[in-house]
Amino acid sequence: MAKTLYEKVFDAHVIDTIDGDSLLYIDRHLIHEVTSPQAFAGLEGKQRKVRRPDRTIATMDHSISTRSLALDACGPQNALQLKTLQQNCEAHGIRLFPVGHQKQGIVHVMGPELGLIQPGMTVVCGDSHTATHGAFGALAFGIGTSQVEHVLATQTLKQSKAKSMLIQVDGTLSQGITAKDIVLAIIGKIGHAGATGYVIEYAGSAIESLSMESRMTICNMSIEAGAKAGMIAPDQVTFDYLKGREYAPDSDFDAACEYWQSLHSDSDASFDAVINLHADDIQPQVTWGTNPGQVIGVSEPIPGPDSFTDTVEQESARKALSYMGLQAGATLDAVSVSHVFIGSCTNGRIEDLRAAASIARHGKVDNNVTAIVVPGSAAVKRQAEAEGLDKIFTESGFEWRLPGCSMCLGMNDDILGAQDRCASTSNRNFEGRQGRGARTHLVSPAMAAAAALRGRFTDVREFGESQ
Ligand SMILES: CC(C)[C@H](C(=O)O)[C@@H](O)C(=O)O
Ligand code: SF4
Repeated sequence: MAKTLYEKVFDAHVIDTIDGDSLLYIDRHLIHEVTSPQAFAGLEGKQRKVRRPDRTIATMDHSISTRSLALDACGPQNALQLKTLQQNCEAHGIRLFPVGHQKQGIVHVMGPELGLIQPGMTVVCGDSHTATHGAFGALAFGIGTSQVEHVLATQTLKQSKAKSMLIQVDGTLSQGITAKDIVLAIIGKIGHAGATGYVIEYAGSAIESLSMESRMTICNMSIEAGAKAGMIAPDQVTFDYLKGREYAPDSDFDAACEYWQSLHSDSDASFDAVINLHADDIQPQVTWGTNPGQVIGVSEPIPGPDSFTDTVEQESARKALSYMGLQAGATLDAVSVSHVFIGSCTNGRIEDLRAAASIARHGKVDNNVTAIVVPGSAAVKRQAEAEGLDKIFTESGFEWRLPGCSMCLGMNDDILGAQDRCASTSNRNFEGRQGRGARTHLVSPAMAAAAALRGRFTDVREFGESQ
């Protein structure tokens, strides 16, 4: 029977059926300090061990400072969380990349760059943006803390099969348009709950043309459309990325590639839903509201509640405009920003920093803007410094920070004040996400850098071909 990529990976991991659900074997379990403490406490309460410490990898990312390597730099609460992770990893023989370690990073940046994520794997983490890893043709999704405990104890997880959605993006991206713009345009089209109950497969010539970093940006935001996971079939781009990475297959790489090549949806496989987009039509995207589906092209007018037919959407637009302090009908290029955040598991990779630096080198950060660049991992930071990107940023007036989640959600001290307005390369623009009363606009790294220089939203294409 014809199968989708999702079905192939799912079916290959079923080890039992329980009450109509499947028990899946989990190949990789990533953990961080926020969602693991109760899971370990649960294990200890039941006197259970971690079944496969060798398949479990930990990093510190959410609660850490981006200015200091000290674990207590962001207060005793954060320090306790971080030390608890350290103790749990020591007690159970789990590899941990702590603050200051050369392999530390945001869990969804560090995992792929070490080659820990490979096509056909099942990958879980107590974190909703685990969908990122689907860029490798892995089935990767976020789980809750009780499920983290279950995976730690058994290396398995009970799952029912989701519906499948094919999102086909064909054509060629215009200059200056990035993966972030594609995924925001997708969410704009289907809505922030448009893929609820589905696993998305992204396909089409525009997706195939993307680097692994860009594919990760797309899959990362699947959850922002409500999807359980997002996947992209592995191809030569994937194999080239993996070759030579620390945890990738070594002498058996060719044999692995042979299997990986079978991981694509069969041509006659059927999907429960199919969505088509044309890459050529995609403009630089900026969110205007308080969910990622409330997004427009930078030169489009901000919609008013009346432009929606659905009454729930009308009300949501009304609330969003009020929270965001915006007028329907205005264009975002008239809106000034106070802050710019470049980083996160969506856009904190080397390619993102290169794109932002290519704009930053055109001038200075506006006097009314505070702009920070937070590499997604220690490896990204090293690479950026080797390329001199840090110098470009600091000379332009950006702050160059230590790797971590940072202002994406402000679990450390990188928090915005009420009514601060931030052009952010992260993935969530909910009320209060970056600080109580703060206003978040999601954009690509180049668009964020352009906003930093001009002090307001600007079409990045104004910077011309030189970027
Ligand atoms: C802290 C963690 C549980 C959370 C998530 O699951 O996504 C965080 O990473 C986020 O982005 O909001
Ligand atoms: S960078 Fe943001 S979205 Fe990603 S894991 Fe950290 S807090 Fe979550």
